[in-house]
Amino acid sequence: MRLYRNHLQQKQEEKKKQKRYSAPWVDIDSEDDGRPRKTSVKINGTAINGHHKATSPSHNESGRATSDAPTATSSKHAAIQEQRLNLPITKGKDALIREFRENDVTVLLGETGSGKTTQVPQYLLESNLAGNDTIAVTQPRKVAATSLAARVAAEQGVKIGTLVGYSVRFDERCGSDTRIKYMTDGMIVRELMSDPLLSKYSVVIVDEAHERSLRTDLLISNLKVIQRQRNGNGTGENNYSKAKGKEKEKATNPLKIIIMSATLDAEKFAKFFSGAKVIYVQGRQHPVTIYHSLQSQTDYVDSAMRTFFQIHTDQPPGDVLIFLPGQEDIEGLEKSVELFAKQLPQACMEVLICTMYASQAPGQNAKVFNATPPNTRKCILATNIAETSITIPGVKYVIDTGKCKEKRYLARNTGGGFDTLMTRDITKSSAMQRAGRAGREGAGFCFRLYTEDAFKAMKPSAEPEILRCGLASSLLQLKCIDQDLESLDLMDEPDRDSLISALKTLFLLGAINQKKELTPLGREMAAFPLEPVYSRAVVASKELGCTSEVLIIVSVLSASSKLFTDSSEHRDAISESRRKFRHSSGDHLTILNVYKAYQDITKSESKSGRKAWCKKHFLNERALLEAGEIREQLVGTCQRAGIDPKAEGGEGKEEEVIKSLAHGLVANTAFLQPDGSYKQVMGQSVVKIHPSSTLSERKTPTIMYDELVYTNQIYARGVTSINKGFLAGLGALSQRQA
Ligand SMILES: Nc1ncnc2c1ncn2[C@@H]1O[C@H](COP(=O)(O)OP(=O)(O)OP(=O)(O)O)[C@@H](O)[C@H]1O
Repeated sequence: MRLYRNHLQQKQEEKKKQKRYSAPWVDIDSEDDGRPRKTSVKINGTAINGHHKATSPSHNESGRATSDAPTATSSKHAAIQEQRLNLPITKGKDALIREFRENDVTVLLGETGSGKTTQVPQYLLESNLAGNDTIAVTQPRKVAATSLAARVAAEQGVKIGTLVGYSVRFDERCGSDTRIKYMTDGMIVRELMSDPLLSKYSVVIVDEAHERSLRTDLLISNLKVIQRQRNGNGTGENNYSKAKGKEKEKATNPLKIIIMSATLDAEKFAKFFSGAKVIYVQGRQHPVTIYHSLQSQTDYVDSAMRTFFQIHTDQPPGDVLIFLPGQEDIEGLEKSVELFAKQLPQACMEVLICTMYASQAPGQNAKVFNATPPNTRKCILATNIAETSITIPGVKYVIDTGKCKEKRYLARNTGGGFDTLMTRDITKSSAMQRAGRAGREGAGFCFRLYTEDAFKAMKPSAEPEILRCGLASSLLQLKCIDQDLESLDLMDEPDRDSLISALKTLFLLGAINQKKELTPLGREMAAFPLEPVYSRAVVASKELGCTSEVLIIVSVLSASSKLFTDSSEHRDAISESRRKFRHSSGDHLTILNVYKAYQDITKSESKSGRKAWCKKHFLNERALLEAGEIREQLVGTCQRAGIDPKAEGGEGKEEEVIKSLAHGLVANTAFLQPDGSYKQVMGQSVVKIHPSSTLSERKTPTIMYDELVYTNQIYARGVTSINKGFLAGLGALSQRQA
């Protein structure tokens, strides 16, 4: 018995007998004949036909040395160049360069896959529009920044980290000769602290601006002011009037800003930049045929599985990319696909499952870019981290569940406030971006597990992050460059409650004073690429002489994957194996014990031995490896900040480590109530200790925690027992009364 309906076959039959049957999928794109569409570049409503004869990028127009290019052009390199020449944007290259030359700010809209992200920086370089400076291309996500840098380096025929590089949190591959730098928006905002005029960049390209991440909004706001300052057409006072002397002299080179996306509200951006030029790149290299389901699908995971196997058994080779809201759904679907794939007839191709989500180690996410083995179909299960910018070679089919997880900050009545992560329907913009991941190397197909009416009813785009996320970390960074969220010229003003909550957190940490001014402690904290609560802990560990231990703990907590693996099937075994690492005070020192045990193992065991040890103890080795790398970086920051990273409390000094952490987590504390629940010291919420905590079965009078998570109720995660007297000394109790 078939487990799934043959949608594609039914659709073809329906085409033949149009009025007699209703197709399960509705085709909204009539160009499903596999022929490429015509291309033209439309500038302010006028279509400009491409007369450009593209040249090989290794021979640049500026005559700059291209010693990085390979001496003998390999066939792979030639194929890449051929591919470049066929991109829709190529025909408009000359027109685009002209527009970039003439305009300080350009808003560039072009269909997904038209070539914006990979080609525009190269055009700027080749036409010498960047002078001797660097071109920054910002991305909202790490995986996009690293994979795009790799692609463009390959197109230029150079090694990554030379002419083309990237910079993401805890990882950088750039050199003094880097001219095209793909970076996360967070990294460039951080650079404002050391270089308020971003003087080493002559062009900043803000890509995927439609996502309106908090950092993108902060960057855009800053770019507007910086440009006025650098291009000399500004009037009146601005935040950069304080950039004096050498800094100002250094930054005499003018700045060009390019805002790019396939799906943004161009008018809003153009208006923000006082009438910036808007350019449309029309055309898509390959068509994507879109199908909507006829009925709404309540169980989207099951529907995704059925659609996958339908494609797998009926359709020509080509990898499948499935968009799901989060890690849990990904793991659930992974198991189902694995199970059913085993039952397929032998004649079927193999199924290779790859997963992609933010909390998975970068190396693991990068595996999706590996070539698909022969006679195999890759089934890629991803969250929206694969939604924009990236090209996953081999993907021909996209399955879109129409769901995503959205972070939302609850500031009201919650003391320090907390982030919630809820599953919700995606927006039209996301749906279009998701479909755009197919059809990048050839004709593609997108199966939407929602009806056409549901698509039409979707909101055009997501609410900007500045209106729904915690602001403490960004606010601290802004304070370091004499800026404030309240006085910045922003595209959208942040929510008042979130702003107050962020100010309260920073005040409590000692990062700002009562006049909301940055304190020396705040400046010290901002040097660390960490959440303020953890940078405060590191700074506190200096006095308490236990920086080594604190660095380990905050590194593990800052890693993108979880240290402890969880599985309801093996709950007893997990609990048993973790017993030996458990520290009576709670989760933070338990983490330290695990890390130290792993360090001991690495001295005696081979790679496979270490892997087996982690498996036996239900630990995620990727998290430990990543934490090791983060720790290395933090050691460097400590040395620059005059903090001895090796200072070790050692045995009997565990209390000092807890105290250091409590300096940071002071707002994340709660008292035991008679009914066994906990009441926040700084807010009104009643919370429970998360079942994964080592303290879940013990009632301790006062706790501090890393975060609150909201599922069916509010849980405190990453919990440690803390002395109430010490808490009072930190001022948390007086704050409660204030
Ligand atoms: N890593 C890669 N491997 C193979 N082809 C690639 C790769 N990266 C890009 N390409 C090719 O270059 C084309 C253009 O990619 P690019 O990212 O520049 O488009 P874009 O217009 O920025 O798309 P989007 O709006 O989706 O980010 C892709 O459609 C694909 O054909």
